[in-house]
Amino acid sequence: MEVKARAPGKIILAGEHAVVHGSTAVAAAIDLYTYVTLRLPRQSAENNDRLTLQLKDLSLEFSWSLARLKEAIPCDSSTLSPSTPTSCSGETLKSIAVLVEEQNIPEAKIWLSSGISTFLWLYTSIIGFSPATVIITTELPYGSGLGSSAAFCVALTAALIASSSSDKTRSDGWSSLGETNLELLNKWAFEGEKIIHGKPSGIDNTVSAYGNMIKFCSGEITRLQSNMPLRMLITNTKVGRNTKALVSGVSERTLRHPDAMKSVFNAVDSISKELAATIQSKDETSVAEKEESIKELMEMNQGLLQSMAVSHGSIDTVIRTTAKHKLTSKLTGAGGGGCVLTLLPTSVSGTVVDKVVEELESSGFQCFTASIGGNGAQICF
Ligand SMILES: Nc1ncnc2c1ncn2[C@@H]1O[C@H](COP(=O)(O)OP(=O)(O)O)[C@@H](O)[C@H]1O
Ligand SMILES: C[C@@](O)(CCOP(=O)(O)O)CC(=O)O
Ligand SMILES: [Mg+2]
Repeated sequence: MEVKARAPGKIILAGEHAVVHGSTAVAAAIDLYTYVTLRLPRQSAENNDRLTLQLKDLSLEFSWSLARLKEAIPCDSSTLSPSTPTSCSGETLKSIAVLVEEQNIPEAKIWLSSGISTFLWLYTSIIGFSPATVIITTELPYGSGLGSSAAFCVALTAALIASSSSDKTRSDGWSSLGETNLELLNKWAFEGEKIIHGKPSGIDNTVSAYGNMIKFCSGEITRLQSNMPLRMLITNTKVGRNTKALVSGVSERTLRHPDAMKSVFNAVDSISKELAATIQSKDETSVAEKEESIKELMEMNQGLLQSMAVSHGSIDTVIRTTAKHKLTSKLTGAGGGGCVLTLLPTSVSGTVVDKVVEELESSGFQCFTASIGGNGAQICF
């Protein structure tokens, strides 16, 4: 039996980091996906006593015997409950870390460890100790603010849930999951994100699972209907960073300066709410005026992200380069490098965009555009 699943990455238009502390944020799915193929062998097949994970883009393969997994991961089959997502305890995470270490991940790819731990946790929690080969490919850059961690958790969980569903009607193309399964999938993916992010807000897994554009605050989701064209240039600074470390840096600053940071988070909350209202507004305001307003909100949000100490010299370079052409940019995701968004107003000419891209790419950055607000998680049998 084979099932495929895919889940999109995202951009955060406003509110990253502050959303971890209860502020509102606005995010949208983008048309870059992580794909998971789950192959369950027949009982009689060879190799039906192993769990294998192939990361195709990186040409890496990890494999565990089921006996080794059962021995290391504390699990009582009577407590296996795929329909009630639970957190991975510190003790279980330690046992899983040993299983990951045994795979001797190349030093240059050691950042994958948390992803592989998450894989083992989600797999064994949702379908137990069954043999399988899981093949993963992605169109998203790893660790650059476009939510590769959430897309990975969502796509993997979608494939695992679909494989245990009773309805496996063969379909020609991608199909969405039903509401109940989406909710379950989102909860499991959040548990996975906890292993990678430490303290996630849940916005990344939610937008990856449901797609579209959403306003998100403390787990509450509002689907946004955009009433204006919204085009963003995405620039990957290629400066590597780790979301978990950046999120914990902001928490530490909050502990040191609780009152000041509360004001910062409140300001971000207002910015995200105003941004959501502007995007949705059906009043007489012209597109140019709305774009001007979004520009200012992005500028203010970037300033507040600076005050959380999550910007970076490479991000400043992108901001300065685009500002020369009267374009506004802000970091997206955890910052510290990673990706930057530049608003492309409808009035901006193709020649200006080409010039900006050329200048950014000559600084060693990589630019691309993506379609915003599309599909969430989908499966295919
Ligand atoms: N396709 C994948 N396969 C395995 N692990 C992945 C994959 N995508 C993401 N990850 C995990 O997520 C981490 C990156 O997540 P994070 O630091 O949150 O950045 P982002 O979510 O912005 O890409 C990687 O270091 C890896 O552990
Ligand atoms: C910084 C944060 O707001 C977004 C992180 O996104 P990413 O992992 O950098 O794509 C963290 C979170 O909301 O969990
Ligand atoms: Mg992430």
